[in-house]
Amino acid sequence: MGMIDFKILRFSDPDWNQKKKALSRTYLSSKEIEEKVKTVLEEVLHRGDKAVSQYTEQFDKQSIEPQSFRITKKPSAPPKPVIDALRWAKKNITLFAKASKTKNWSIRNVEGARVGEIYSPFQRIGVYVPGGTAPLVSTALMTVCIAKTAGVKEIVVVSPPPINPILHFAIEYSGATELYQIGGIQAIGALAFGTESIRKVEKIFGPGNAYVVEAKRQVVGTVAIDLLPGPSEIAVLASSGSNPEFIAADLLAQAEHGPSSKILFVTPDDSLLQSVIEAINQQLISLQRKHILMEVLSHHAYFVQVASLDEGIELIEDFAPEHLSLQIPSPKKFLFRLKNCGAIYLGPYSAVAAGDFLAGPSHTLPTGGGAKSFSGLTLSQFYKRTSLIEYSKKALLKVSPFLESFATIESLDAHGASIKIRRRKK
Ligand SMILES: NC(=O)c1ccc[n+]([C@@H]2O[C@H](COP(=O)([O-])OP(=O)(O)OC[C@H]3O[C@@H](n4cnc5c(N)ncnc54)[C@H](O)[C@@H]3O)[C@@H](O)[C@H]2O)c1
Ligand SMILES: [Zn+2]
Repeated sequence: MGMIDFKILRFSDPDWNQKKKALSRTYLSSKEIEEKVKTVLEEVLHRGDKAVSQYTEQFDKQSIEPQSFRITKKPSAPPKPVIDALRWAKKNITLFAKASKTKNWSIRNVEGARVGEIYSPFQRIGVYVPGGTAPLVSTALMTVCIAKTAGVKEIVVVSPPPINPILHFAIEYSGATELYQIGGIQAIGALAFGTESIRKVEKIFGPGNAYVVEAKRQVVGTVAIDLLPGPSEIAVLASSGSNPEFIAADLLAQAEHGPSSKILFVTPDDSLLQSVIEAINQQLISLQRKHILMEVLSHHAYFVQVASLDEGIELIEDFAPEHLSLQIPSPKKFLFRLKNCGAIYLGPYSAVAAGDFLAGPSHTLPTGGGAKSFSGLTLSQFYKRTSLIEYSKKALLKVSPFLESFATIESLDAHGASIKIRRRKK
């Protein structure tokens, strides 16, 4: 193949510090997308179903009447090997979700009052399952199964039309209670504001392209959202002796998600860097999504030779990847320094694809540098938390001088009176 102009950066380059800085990322939406999203959301808010229908025609090239948004027909069962794979994934995802469950708790505070927290699942949530370039059955499992495990009653899934039959099956199999064949900005608008045919939800979950992610960002406040999971990406940090073919394969695997995916390879070993590039050229020949891979490899792929593993770790922390594959001896020793990664894969056999499809943790992860502030999707995000406070007379009396002092300082005499009235009660 050889026509790709790979971006190779080295610590020995004269403008190395500049180049290194360019790999440090900050999430910022584009003006153009921002304005388009705003217009579409306003239309959905004011014109409801009619606007959703119109934009589905415009962006998805599908003519669907509002009464047909909802899919009520039962999906037909896919072949047994597919069901077996879905079942395996569902088991792992559910196991992981259950293990991460936060329990209601309480303690006695200093004066002996009981304080604690209770968690209750959201009643009605929306899940966006992308559908643009591939039927992401794993995304259905990795969001909906967790909502189900949390005990969410109404799990509303939206996905762009036409919905692939196996995806349809996977969405139901995961536990969705309503399914609508709408996608993009208009689907996020419908979930956030509600329309004549779709009741609004309390929180929106799930990944999507740049339009979907920006739409989620703009509806925050009207609804809650999980995080901003955009185009998939990977960083691999490797030292001498690692398998270049495994590394090339993992880089290509995340690159094939879409033309905006990003890949980063970091190593102190120049000959490993060369062999990884060779292996990519080799493996590329037999892969199907060549146009996407070529786009990513030419524009969003960085091959970086660092002076040391330490420098490599700093660089990875600045990049804040969605997935990090650690191909170094004793990778666990380095974990305490890696805080900005959505998910970390340890050692040569932790193929990132295993985590994408079925390992257990949700593959819905922060991208575009978002991992500096956000974490991946977990069970806890399907709950609301309520704090509880319970005083006895004795406990209240103990702190009443302090309470009355606060009331005086903040000039809130009714607050003070509400304590005094209890203090005086015989
Ligand atoms: N980070 C994660 O955890 C994670 C997980 C799975 C998928 N993903 C990412 O999700 C993305 C899925 O993207 P996709 O495009 O395949 O599916 P998508 O469903 O997110 O986007 C398709 C929709 O976008 C809208 N759209 C397309 N072009 C538009 C335009 N020009 N103007 C307005 N709207 C437009 C259409 O309505 C269409 O239905 C990929 O980038 C993938 O990497 C991320
Ligand atoms: Zn992937």
